[in-house]
Amino acid sequence: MSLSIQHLNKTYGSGAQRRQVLKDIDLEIGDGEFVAIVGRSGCGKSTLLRLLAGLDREHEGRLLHDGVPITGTDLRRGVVFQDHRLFPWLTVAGNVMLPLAELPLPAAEKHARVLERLARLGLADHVDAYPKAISGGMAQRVAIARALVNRPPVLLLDEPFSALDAITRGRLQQELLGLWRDEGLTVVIVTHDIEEAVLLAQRVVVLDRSVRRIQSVDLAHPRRRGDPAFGALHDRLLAEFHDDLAPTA
Ligand SMILES: Nc1ncnc2c1ncn2[C@@H]1O[C@H](COP(=O)(O)OP(=O)(O)OP(=O)(O)O)[C@@H](O)[C@H]1O
Repeated sequence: MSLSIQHLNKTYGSGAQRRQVLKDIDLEIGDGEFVAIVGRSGCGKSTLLRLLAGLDREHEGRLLHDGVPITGTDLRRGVVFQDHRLFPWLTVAGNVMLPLAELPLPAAEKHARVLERLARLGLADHVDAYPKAISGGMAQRVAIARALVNRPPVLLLDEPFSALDAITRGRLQQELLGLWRDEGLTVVIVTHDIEEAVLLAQRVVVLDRSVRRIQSVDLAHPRRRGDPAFGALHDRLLAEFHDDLAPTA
């Protein structure tokens, strides 16, 4: 297994403010798998992703990457957020170079890796641009290039495309699929968009504090929204959300 989540519980706050956000989560994610996590706002999606990334270390239960406990961030897990989080004072290349800063590699090798990643993401002509001079879609490409510059086996994404227009989002979704396929990545994407989840993932996990449903998506790529099988899966998952609106005991 690439990522293993065992009996995971997560609470925020203490005393009267104590609030359980994740409850008894068990999930195994295989090498090279593409998993989407969906759920209504506030159901704990981002919390789960931050724990997998090692950005938050306070939890009960076990979180393993290749059998080793996750105790902090790691260059073997690239992370992309909804906002690109680029440093405005660094160029595109400078931003993508950052994760390599501490690595004992010759400068020429680092530079070559950065250029290769930027070329892969269609940014070869924007290497020396500053973030304010590029579009939101390009900035998100840079964020993906940065997350993948060290060739991590795992890519974690939290609503990476939700701030983009529909056309740009569609392009980046296809590029993500291409990267997953070509590089054998294990991908975990958090999204509130069921259509995006069905379009991309092999398994869709519906989260509602605990795992409510795990839906396999056995449709070949390229998937088409107009395909009846696509629509049926989409509607089945959507029904879980409607149930979420009902008061829980
Ligand atoms: N640092 C924090 N301290 C206290 N509560 C928090 C913290 N971070 C998140 N929460 C709360 O935990 C719950 C889950 O938050 P989380 O961001 O994981 O949900 P989400 O499913 O990603 O939501 P959204 O889709 O709106 O981003 C929410 O009620 C949120 O207010």
